[in-house]
Amino acid sequence: MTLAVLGTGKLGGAILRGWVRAGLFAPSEIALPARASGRALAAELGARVAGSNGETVAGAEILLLAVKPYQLASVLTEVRDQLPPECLVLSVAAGVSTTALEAVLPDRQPVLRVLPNTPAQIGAAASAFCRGAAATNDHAATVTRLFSALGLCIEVAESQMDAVVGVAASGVAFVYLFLEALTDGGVRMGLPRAAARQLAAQTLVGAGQLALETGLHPMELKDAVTTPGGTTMAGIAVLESAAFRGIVMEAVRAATERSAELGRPK
Ligand SMILES: NC(=O)C1=CN([C@@H]2O[C@H](COP(=O)(O)OP(=O)(O)OC[C@H]3O[C@@H](n4cnc5c(N)ncnc54)[C@H](O)[C@@H]3O)[C@@H](O)[C@H]2O)C=CC1
Ligand SMILES: O=C(O)[C@@H]1CCC=N1
Repeated sequence: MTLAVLGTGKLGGAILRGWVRAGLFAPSEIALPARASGRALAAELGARVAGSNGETVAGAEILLLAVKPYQLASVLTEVRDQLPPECLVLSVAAGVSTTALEAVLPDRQPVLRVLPNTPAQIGAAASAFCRGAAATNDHAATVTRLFSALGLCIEVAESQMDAVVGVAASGVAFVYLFLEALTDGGVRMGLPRAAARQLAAQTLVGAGQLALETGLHPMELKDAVTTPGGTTMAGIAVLESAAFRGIVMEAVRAATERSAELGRPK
């Protein structure tokens, strides 16, 4: 499959590195635009620098759009005449609906939205996608195959995509704040920084993996480490006195609402 990528920044780069690493696209099948970030990624991966955005999408079977939400309409307008009618358009922009994308594309262009997160580059993303009006089951199967190679990939209703941003796409940054805090807590209590960081990161990975693999409710997993009168409950009482869960839920709400805002016309 030939792939064109417009938007070769943090997320576009993470996805592309993940796909090349998983062997889904040979570097020779990937066309990137001749802008600084495109050239740098092409040099790193051995991909082709195509030239203008229009030249980049010409002949593509899949177009990955990873520019900022406010840039999407103008980039699509710029390339719509060179875009092959069968090309599957995948947008990862937060907030921008399939209807808004379809409005600037030729009729019946297959469009899907996907929201991955940056662990895509090591095959550990949490992604969700939804379909536009002309997307078929085959298109959905292609997206599932591409993004399952980068980690977990599920389909959701388009109305739920902003919440996916809150939980997973932005959520990954919330987890990094927690990781930093857990690490600093360890350093504060006398652990060397490198040891504290390794222990904290593996604790997050292990906790998530255990929840996924057992399917147990987080409270059951929490109860299994909570000895009556013990250490864990001493710490949980501190977190709860600062409404830890409430504040995390508010962060998810803020990110979800911001995603919806980004998609609204100015
Ligand atoms: N960073 C993340 O973790 C996530 C980002 N997203 C979405 O992914 C998209 C990209 O976000 P980031 O990678 O963080 O941004 P970024 O700023 O790192 O990348 C944007 C890229 O677009 C390129 N670009 C700008 N104007 C262009 C044009 N006219 N033609 C071609 N390329 C152009 C820039 O050179 C840059 O490389 C956004 O729409 C964001 O909502 C979605 C989920 C997670
Ligand atoms: O912060 C942002 O707007 C982008 C979208 C989701 C993650 N990063």
